[in-house]
Amino acid sequence: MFLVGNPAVNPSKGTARHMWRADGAASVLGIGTANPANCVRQEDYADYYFSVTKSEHLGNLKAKLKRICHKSAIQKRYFHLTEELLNDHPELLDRTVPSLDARQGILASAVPELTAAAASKAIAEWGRPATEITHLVVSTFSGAHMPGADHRLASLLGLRPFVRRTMLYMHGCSSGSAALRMAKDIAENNHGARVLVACAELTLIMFRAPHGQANNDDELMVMQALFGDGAAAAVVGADPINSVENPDFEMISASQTTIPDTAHLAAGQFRDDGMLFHPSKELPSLVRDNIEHCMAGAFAPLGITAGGWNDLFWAVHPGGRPILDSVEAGLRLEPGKLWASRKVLSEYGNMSGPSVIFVLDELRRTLEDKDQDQEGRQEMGVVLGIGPGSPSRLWSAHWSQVGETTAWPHTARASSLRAPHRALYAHGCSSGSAALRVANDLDLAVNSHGARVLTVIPETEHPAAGRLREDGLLFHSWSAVLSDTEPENKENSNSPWGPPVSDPKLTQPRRRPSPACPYAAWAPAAGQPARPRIDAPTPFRHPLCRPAVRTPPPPAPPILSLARAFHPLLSLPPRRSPSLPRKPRRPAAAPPPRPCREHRELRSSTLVLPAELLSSFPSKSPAIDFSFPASDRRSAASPKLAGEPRPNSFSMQGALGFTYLSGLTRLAQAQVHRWNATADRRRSASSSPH
Ligand SMILES: CC(C)(COP(=O)(O)OP(=O)(O)OC[C@H]1O[C@@H](n2cnc3c(N)ncnc32)[C@H](O)[C@@H]1OP(=O)(O)O)[C@@H](O)C(=O)NCCC(=O)NCCSC(=O)/C=C/c1ccc(O)cc1
Repeated sequence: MFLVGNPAVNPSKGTARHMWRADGAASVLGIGTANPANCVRQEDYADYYFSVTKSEHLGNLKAKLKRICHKSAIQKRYFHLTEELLNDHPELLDRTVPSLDARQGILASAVPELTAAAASKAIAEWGRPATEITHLVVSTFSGAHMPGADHRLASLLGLRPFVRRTMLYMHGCSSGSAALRMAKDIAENNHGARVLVACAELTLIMFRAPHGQANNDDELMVMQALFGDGAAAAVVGADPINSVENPDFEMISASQTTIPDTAHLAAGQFRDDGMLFHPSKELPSLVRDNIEHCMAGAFAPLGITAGGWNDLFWAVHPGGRPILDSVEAGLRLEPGKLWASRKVLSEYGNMSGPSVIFVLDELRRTLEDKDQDQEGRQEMGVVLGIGPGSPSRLWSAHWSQVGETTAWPHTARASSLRAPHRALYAHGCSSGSAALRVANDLDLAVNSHGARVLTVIPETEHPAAGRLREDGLLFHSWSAVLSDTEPENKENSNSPWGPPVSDPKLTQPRRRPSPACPYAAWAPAAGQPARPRIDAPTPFRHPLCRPAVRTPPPPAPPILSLARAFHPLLSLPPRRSPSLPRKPRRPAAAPPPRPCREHRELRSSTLVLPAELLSSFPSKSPAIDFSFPASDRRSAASPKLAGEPRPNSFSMQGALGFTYLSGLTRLAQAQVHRWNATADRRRSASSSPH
């Protein structure tokens, strides 16, 4: 659900945002980690790998894997994959048949379950109930499902249905620090927010048997020797409650730096036999040659200059021994500065995103010990993620992320942000509203002076809608709901979302008549299953789709046009015709569509909420953004400043975006129904003659 306002008539935004922001910087309030049970010692790994892949005959390759394992500085690693699982899924080893489906099937439950194990530890340490988590940021490249691992995790942990979920996919080894960076922005921008960050990676997505030809298997041997399975979670929030919450690290500043023309150096891609990662031999030298420059740029606004690196503590992503050596050399760090990263690499291997949270977990124990000794305490430190560029095509192919830095002092506060990017996948039809919500939650325009947020939702960049399979995207039983057309029309379409809106088929009469109220189709009839099935093709119409026959276009504010251009399903006024003269301000409002009374809340709506309901909300509901109408602006903005009680009612205005593929939507919908019913009752009671 996302509310938009017209800045021409709702200029109170700045005051309201100021009220809703946290006072202090975000802190890490709890950390938890988890690994699968199957542990393999690195010295045994080559024997184990060639035995389970039935490749014992490849003696030279096995000798190479032994050499690489020996040089990896890894002692042991944990794996979800076991011999039994491989026996049950022989396709995982057979390179002649696709295996993505099998991998996806296992990961659909394994990833959220391992993540839940880590997250429940983080929540227990945080000390407050899971229901008080307001935001969830989950990051993984181990599988791509819709709903994603975040949805299942929320259910496993018993989070509230209104928790704001965001999935980060394909951030590779920098995903842990990227998720923390996002959590910091959310926590600082939303008063009282408590963000659960959860990352998990299982090497099952990239495990495969050797080809048998040494040249083809070089990269495979490095992957097999390097990566391990793990999950890590952290609770992040600002303004900790003294008696309950115990912050470990305060997050001062977050930034991201990309090195141009390096997209090929740490690239990964989904294939029909799982994820393939290309670890370039140039990566260590790239890190060594660029790390100081990246750090200097990120830390200059904080007054930390090159040469002071040894005064900081370091949590560097343990990407591999040469990577850590390169960071050490590039920054001229004293030996031992990266001990925590080296320890995590040794104990677990490279777990990609979760690794950096494991490193923080190690570091904080030592910092606590040193605090007790009152010796050698370093006030400020750096979390450094090193990872691949964003998936090509979503962002310019010429840019690759190499550094992701976060500073973690215990005291000072500052803010800097440099061109960070986030890739959200598998949010399905709600991706437009999700991306806009993220931009709103992060409110970079407020958090970072001069920042401008680019929200990009290109349809063709969705690798996962329903589930990413060997044969492409699979919409599950939701297809009928998602499409504005009959299912068979979709088959002729090049786009996973069905034919474009301009398709002449859409202007022709539908084969079956729509119900009188187009929104009625969405509400399940009595005795019907809640989710319509594709094999029972009721003529569903996406409630937020614009009608096929368009009304004459009224002018729309630029922000709406922009949002609408990015998300064709967003219910916004139709596009301005280029032939119409542009009016400078206060465009005439488009007449809203008239859904029947029962379903009116499914469209843009203004709901007046009674004071009793409002008093049961947190100061900012995780489900709803309130925008104040101009008439209420003063009364809404002033009470907090004056210490007076909240106003009696808010108006919610704007388009409602629904997370169709989440069962939670129905709960949200039911809640809106209840609010409406209560409001109706109250209105009719107050208007009835005494
Ligand atoms: C343990 C290694 C593999 C070897 O140690 P070394 O000190 O370099 O030793 P050598 O130079 O003697 O190399 C040993 C052998 O390994 C081979 N090798 C050495 N790097 C290579 C090489 N990148 N290729 C292919 N053969 C090689 C090398 O050719 C040599 O082969 P041989 O002469 O036959 O023994 C070491 O190089 C190492 O840890 N490398 C991995 C570093 C690395 O790229 N880490 C990833 C960091 S970034 C990250 O984590 C991103 C994750 C990600 C995840 C998912 C995604 O989708 C996207 C991204």
